[in-house]
Amino acid sequence: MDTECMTVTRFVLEEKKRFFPGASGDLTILLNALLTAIKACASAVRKAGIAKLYGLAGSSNTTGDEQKKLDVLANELFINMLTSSYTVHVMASEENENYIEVETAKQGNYVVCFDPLDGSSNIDCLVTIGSIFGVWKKPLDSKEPISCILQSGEKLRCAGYAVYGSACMLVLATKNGVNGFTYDPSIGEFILTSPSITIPRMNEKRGQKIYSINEGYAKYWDKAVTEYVRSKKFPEGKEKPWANRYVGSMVADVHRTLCYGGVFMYPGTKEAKNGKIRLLYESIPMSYIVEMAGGQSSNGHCSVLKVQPKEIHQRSPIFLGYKEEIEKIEKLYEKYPPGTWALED
Ligand SMILES: O=P(O)(O)OC[C@H]1O[C@](O)(COP(=O)(O)O)[C@@H](O)[C@@H]1O
Repeated sequence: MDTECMTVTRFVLEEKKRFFPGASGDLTILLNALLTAIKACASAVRKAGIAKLYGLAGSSNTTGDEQKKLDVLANELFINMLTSSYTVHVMASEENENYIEVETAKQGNYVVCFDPLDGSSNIDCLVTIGSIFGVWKKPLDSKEPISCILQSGEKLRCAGYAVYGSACMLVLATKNGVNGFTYDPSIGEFILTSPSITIPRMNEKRGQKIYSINEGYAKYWDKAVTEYVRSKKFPEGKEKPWANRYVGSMVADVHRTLCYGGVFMYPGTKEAKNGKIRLLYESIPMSYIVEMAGGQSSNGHCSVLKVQPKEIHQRSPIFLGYKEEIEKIEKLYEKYPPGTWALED
């Protein structure tokens, strides 16, 4: 047994002492509330078959997705744990049309946007799924709750995701770095197992050549994405083709990209100009994590962290991974502006 037991709470408390000695400790309390929701989700995912938690809940969310029973359960867990932490002012969830304002008596100074269960289409077939969150501070000058929610990624205080896969891991990013904590259900704690995660460099031994995109939409891609993917499948000269990996759960595809390197892409298409991935509680937190780990994010033109959100559920094209590859994609968008479809009518 590792008696060091660097739990998330201990890690965040030490980080607070080192970097934010004057801080109130509310962020630690908030993260603990998120951890409780994530532990409950991990347990529900593990026993979903036995607990009859597979299948549809019979309702749809704002973006028209049919809600799975686990979507609804995870959403309630996140909202209840965050509300009862007394640290949150307002929150936004993929599963709720509007923002969720905490009752005055329980309000705190933080803002949380989250996707309680990412990769819902993979729940019933036991493929890795996850939860994603971003934490901002309530702007001092903000009057309206919506202005607290619609903040850019550059203002994030921390972001993270939980992977519910062969193991359950929490990956937490702050401006001081990215760390991975594996859940040990026997003691009910997340233990630091991957300190200071950095995305491999492409020319590094552990840097793999992997591109990740749903090629089922190739017919609707623009010229920039078509040319980029073709360059990975049919590289010039002696360069070997890149491997293609796509799980269809963003958390799983991004976690692999963080561990092995490569590029994850969910571009806009002829059918869906801004793609599918939601900016506020999917793209921005994941972009923050990848950039804090030394990778790069882009919407095709700039870092996703620079994009000012306009609506809670707005979608955005997203490209994440090796800096040099993201630069290549942005160059292709200079050559072929968005809307230059590969296959014209
Ligand atoms: O099936 P597609 O179109 O490739 O979409 C897969 C993408 O959709 C998502 O499942 C969207 O997330 P939700 O499951 O939270 O709605 C991502 O996790 C994933 O990257």
